[in-house]
Amino acid sequence: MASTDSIVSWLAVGAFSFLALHISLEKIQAVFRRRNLPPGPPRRLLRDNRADVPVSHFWKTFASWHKRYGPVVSFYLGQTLVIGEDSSLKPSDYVKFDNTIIEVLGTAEAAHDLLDKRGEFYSGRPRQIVGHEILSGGMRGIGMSYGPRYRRWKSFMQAGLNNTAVLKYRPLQSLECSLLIRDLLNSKAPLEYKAHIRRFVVSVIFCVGYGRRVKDLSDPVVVKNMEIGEYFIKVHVPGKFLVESWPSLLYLPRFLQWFRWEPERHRKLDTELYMSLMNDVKRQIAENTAQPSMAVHSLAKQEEFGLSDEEIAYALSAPWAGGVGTTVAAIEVFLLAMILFPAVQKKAQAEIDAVGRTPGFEDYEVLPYVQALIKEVTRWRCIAPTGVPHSTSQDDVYQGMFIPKGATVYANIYAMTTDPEQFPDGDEFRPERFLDNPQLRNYSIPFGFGRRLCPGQHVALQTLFISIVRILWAFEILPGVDDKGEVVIPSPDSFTSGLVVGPTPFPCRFEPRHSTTVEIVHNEAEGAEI
Ligand code: HEM
Repeated sequence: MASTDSIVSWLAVGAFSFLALHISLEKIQAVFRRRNLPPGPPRRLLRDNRADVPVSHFWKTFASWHKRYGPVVSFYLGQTLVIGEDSSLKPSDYVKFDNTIIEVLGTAEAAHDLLDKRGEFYSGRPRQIVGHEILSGGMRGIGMSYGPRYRRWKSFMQAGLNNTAVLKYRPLQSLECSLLIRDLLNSKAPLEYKAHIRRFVVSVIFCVGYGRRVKDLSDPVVVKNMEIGEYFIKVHVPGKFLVESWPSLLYLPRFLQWFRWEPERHRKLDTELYMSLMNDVKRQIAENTAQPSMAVHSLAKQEEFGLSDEEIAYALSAPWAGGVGTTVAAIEVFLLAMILFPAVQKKAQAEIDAVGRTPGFEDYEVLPYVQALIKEVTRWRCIAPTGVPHSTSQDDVYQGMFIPKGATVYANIYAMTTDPEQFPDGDEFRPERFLDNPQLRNYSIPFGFGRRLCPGQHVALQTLFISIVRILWAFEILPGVDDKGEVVIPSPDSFTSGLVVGPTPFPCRFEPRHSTTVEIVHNEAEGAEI
């Protein structure tokens, strides 16, 4: 009996030693591998690189690191994302420090090599406990880690937003655009155009999601969605919630998890809104009055997608979350560029005038300069300068550099779209660069990479095309005046900061180009009224 005991003890000691050796070997290996991390700003003793990363416009700092250290740089930061959504936040406001490694990819080549070609393990998202798991019940695709649930969500998005599916949204986009042009024509105040552009985009996005047009921004559904968006941004402020730094707080009894209380209240309201919007469409389908939309399509194929009612309701909110701020910002970049580069404006207008009537989607093929101009809008001042960060699900080695599992990976879209080798004189707004270079035919850098590539890019490009072509057809886009009546030439570099950025407000004037414009615009708007 004694000898059996000692055998068991020896076995236990053996197993323990083996485990300890194994763990420490892994640790030692990890330390050695980490020595091969991509280069980056030196890490201070026992501290991360937080102080090296400015709170706003940090992609410009990343770009300066690329010049110094190369196309892939790495640095240390807490687990919490630093995305500068709240520009009042100072580095000292962050509470987190746990050595998360951030990789930044500064060339399109590195991004294609890793995010596209090795997408199988570069397609996760950094963990967001409050914003994704608690507030969204894990149901917003943009925050999902890469796995079966994400793939189901993505097939759903692609089915409603692929390049053929989006063709059915064109008639509504065109009608909405007629109203936009009428509203711009009637604008009185120098900044009024901003609200008209937003209403137009919101209505298009609601048509895509639910087949429902929006007459004005005071529509309660719009107001509620805006509130949801504002709260979503609020909970993603780095360092706001201790649980992001100390996930073990999730082991507390649920009623003691104070950080859940407010987001869970919001989640209940969000779910109610999303479900009611989806149920409206169900009713319209039953009454045979539903317009083409992602909702109609998805409800018809619910089983095929394998999504519950609640999952569909949340998925249908994705176009709003991903599509409104981005598209509005891109149209405003277009206006800014037209004010600052009037020769480009004239050249595009000459091409459009050759159509001989109000231009529409059917003229796309005969407007190559306008097509190039739209690409240049998305390049000249990209509106998602760091995209949405990815994360890795396994260790990797790239050109001798070690990229560990769990690293957060930013594609520095700003650095890529201003890369002087690919885009000489990047500050010049020059659509010709896309006409002259066949290699840029499939240019899609501003929409991200790999398996997380923006699913809304086709609908965004359609919205940009119809609005840009009609604005150029109807108006001379001119700088506006300030309160004293003096002309304001806007700065090409004054932009907001955040995950999505846009020009800071600048006054803009819309002068009808032809004597007939006013009448045509009013007639077309009359036929497009809701
Ligand atoms: C000019 C307009 C737009 C730009 C520049 C843009 C850009 C981007 C970028 C850079 C990403 C991150 C991709 C990545 O992780 O690599 C993204 C993701 C996303 N976008 Fe867009 N976007 C635009 C418009 C839209 C529109 C109109 C919609 C919806 C109709 C949309 C829906 C989404 C969604 C749902 C995601 C998350 C995808 C995922 O996590 O897999 N976007 N977008």
